[in-house]
Order: sequence, then structure tokens, then C-alpha cells
Amino acid sequence: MSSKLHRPIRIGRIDYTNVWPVFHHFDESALACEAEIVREMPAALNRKLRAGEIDVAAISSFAYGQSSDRYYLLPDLSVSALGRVQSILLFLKSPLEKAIHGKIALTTTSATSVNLLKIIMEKFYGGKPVYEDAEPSLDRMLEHADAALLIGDHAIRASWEKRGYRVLDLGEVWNVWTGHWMTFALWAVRRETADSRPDAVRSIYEALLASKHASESDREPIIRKAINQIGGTRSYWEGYFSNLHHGFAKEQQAGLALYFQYARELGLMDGQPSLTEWPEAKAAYSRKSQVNL
Ligand SMILES: C=C(O[C@@H]1C=C(C(=O)O)C=C[C@H]1O)C(=O)O
Repeated sequence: MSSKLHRPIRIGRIDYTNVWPVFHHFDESALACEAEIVREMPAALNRKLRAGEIDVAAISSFAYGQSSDRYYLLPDLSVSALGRVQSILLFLKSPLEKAIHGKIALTTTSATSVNLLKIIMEKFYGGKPVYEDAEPSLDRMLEHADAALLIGDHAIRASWEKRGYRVLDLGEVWNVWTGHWMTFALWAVRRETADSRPDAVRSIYEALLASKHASESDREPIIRKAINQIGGTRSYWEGYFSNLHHGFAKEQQAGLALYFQYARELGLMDGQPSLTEWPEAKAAYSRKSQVNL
């Protein structure tokens, strides 16, 4: 059946710079299927994918773990870091010793990082703060809280304003305590879409991988775009994109498995998530590698 007879596939794109390497060269008009891009904050994409309002998306790794029985993983795609990530930041108005038993404002845009913060506060630092959800605005968050968690471009912009707050990079804290990678986002496809529209999903997956590979071999277009659209210096963005890793191999999987384990131990996540790769991905992946050779 021609793909023209199908409704467009809806693709969720996180509206933060951290996914640019995977989306920059991705052109939905060049796919073998009709597709629409839905740009949102991670928390909105988590909800929309779960509800079936979108078909395939970059979502919080925590959200993947919560609904892993409904999704397949698109292999070798993630937003990960080994140590400093620069965009998952806790801004401290009070000393850390006070904040771990005080009040912490949490951005409503995240799922992975709010739970990573809880793991850090409660399991690593032995604290028990009160958490409060808040829109991602540092000044307003800190009016009534000892510390505030921001992610993505909200965190990046806030980190450039010299306010004198102490700042913890949660990727770095995680790495210091565990020695592991941290994976913040994964690419997931709903199982019913993958099963009913494999050709469309293959076309999307191959285009995402091709974009990632193009960005890895030349970061220049993304760096220039970031300077123009967001500001900051060339050296900032060079550092930012070189700390981020968009593959998902054994090392990143081990870090995520430990994060899921801790999340379950603290009662933040039910059940045992499985990282089930889309069964058709291997064929798509090896065809792509051959094309690239
Ligand atoms: C590295 C980042 O990774 C992200 C963090 C997420 C989360 O905390 O749920 C989700 C997707 C990514 O945007 C970032 O936002 O800066």
C-alpha cells in the first residue's frame, strides 16, 4: 500500500540544542513517508508519545523506562554524557548542606533530571528535600526555594548570567559518584507504529542516523547556528557539543541501567524497564553503514 494513503507520521523533536546533532540534517520532506515535526519540551513529548499523539520521538530516558513495554528503542541514538553536561544544572541559593534538607524547585520540562536530582540528594547526599514543580525561570524559582533545577537551553542561558549562585552539574555529580555515563534522552517509537508502518519508521531512523553521522564529522554548522540563535561563544559551543554523545553503546547502557536501578530502589519508578531495540533496526542500520562506506 502506498504510504500516501497513510496519515503523516508525527515525529517529536526536543526543543533544546542538545538534540541538534541528530536533527540538524534531518529533512522530513525527504522521507519515504509523510511526516510532521512536533517541537516541544521533553516533558510534553513524554506525555504525547505515551498518549499516542505522536509516533516516534526523542524523550526523557526516565519516560522510556516507565513505558518501555509500549515502545521500541531506535538503537545507537541518545543524549548522553560522561561527566559534565553543562545543561543539567542545580543552582544553589543556599549552601548545599541546607538545600539537601530544604526546598528545591524543579523545572516542569524534565523527567530524567528531576529523578536524577532525587537520586543525588537522597541516595548520594543523604538528604530529604521538599520538591516543588515550577516553570523554568531561575529568579522566580529561587524566590521561595533553596535551589532550582534547570535543564536544556534554560540551564545554559541561566549559567551565563553571573548571579553568584553555586552551580552543580548533575552529569558530573553522577559520574563522580558512580564512574558511569548518564543518558538523559533516548529515541523511542511506539510499538504499534513500528509494527504497522515499518517502511516509514525505517526511513525516519536512517535519516536520523545519517544526520547524526554528518554532525559528528562536521560540527561547524551547528556551532554557527547556536552562536547565532542562542548566543554564547564559539569555545562554549565547541565544549558543549564535544561533551555530548549521541550514540547508545554498552557503556551508556550500563550507566542507564544503574540509574534505573537507583530510581526503582527509591520508589521513583515501578517495574523493570527493558531496553528492547526495534527488531527491524539491524537491517536498516547495516544498509546505512554500507551506503556510508
Ligand atoms: C542534556 C539534556 O538532556 C535532556 C534531559 C531530559 C530530562 O531531564 O528529562 C530530557 C531530554 C534532554 O533534553 C538537557 O536537557 O540539557
